[in-house]
Amino acid sequence: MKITIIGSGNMGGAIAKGLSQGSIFQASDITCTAQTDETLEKMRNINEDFNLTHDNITAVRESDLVIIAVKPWRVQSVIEEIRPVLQFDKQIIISIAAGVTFEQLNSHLKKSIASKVQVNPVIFRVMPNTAIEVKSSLTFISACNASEDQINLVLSIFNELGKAILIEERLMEAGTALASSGIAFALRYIRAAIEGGVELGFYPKQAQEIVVHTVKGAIDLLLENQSNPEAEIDKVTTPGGITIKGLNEMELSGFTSAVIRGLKASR
Ligand SMILES: NC(=O)C1=CN([C@@H]2O[C@H](COP(=O)(O)OP(=O)(O)OC[C@H]3O[C@@H](n4cnc5c(N)ncnc54)[C@H](OP(=O)(O)O)[C@@H]3O)[C@@H](O)[C@H]2O)C=CC1
Ligand SMILES: O=C(O)[C@@H]1CCC=N1
Repeated sequence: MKITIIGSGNMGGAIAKGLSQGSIFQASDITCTAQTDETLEKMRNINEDFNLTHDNITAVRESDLVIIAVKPWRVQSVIEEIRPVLQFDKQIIISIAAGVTFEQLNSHLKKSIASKVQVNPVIFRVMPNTAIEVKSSLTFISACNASEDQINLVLSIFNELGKAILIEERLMEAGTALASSGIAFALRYIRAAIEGGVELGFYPKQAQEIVVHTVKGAIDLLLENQSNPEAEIDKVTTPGGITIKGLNEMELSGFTSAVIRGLKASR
């Protein structure tokens, strides 16, 4: 099975790297495209067996799966470029572009190709986060015109890069805010805690080590105990103790409300 990734930037490059280390594709099954030589050189340094080209059309021609991983405003022009060689009856088209809907993808794909309009393209919207670079992405997947086997294939591809969850398209924007932008939100908490740690007397490097391991401990508790955050918080908050004082002060400054407002603004 061959796969082409159009756009080998942060996300496309990380997907190619992760897949080359997995069980479904060899590096030689993966073709990566980009605009610049620098980006293709970066990919060559990751794995010299990748097929690397600036030519999207040739790259798409021989592929079973095509991942479109360019910025959202470039999706239409890329589709217009590759449309003449796409084979809707054989190929799976995957877009990772945030906010680009199935309706828009279908309209770009089907535009002015009368003979192909008979066959509906199999399209997936896939929404990873940057932790895909370390194979720890929470990735949402929505399917359009796909069979169960095709859905299982795409799920298994992205399960090699973390955890993939199938959702209805109507939840894609919410999922993007919660999990893709969510990486930035989690990191902003970590940064804030590090700054607080420095104010409390730790050197920045030490504060970062402490905060990162503390957050990892919180996550391990939730994952291993399969528990609810509030149940784990209850174990920390001694009545009349220091933790509840800290939590209440954070809430007075609008912590929970700030997170919810941020998530809603990100949709
Ligand atoms: N960053 C994130 O956290 C997330 C991003 N996404 C989505 O992923 C997509 C890519 O984002 P990201 O990886 O961050 O962006 P980048 O800018 O890092 O990567 C885009 C890549 O596209 C390449 N490119 C641009 N035009 C073309 C073209 N015509 N043909 C071939 N390649 C081209 C660029 O090449 P060159 O480097 O040579 O200029 C670049 O490598 C976006 O649509 C975004 O919405 C989804 C979830 C999370
Ligand atoms: O900020 C953005 O628009 C992209 C999509 C989700 C993460 N980054």
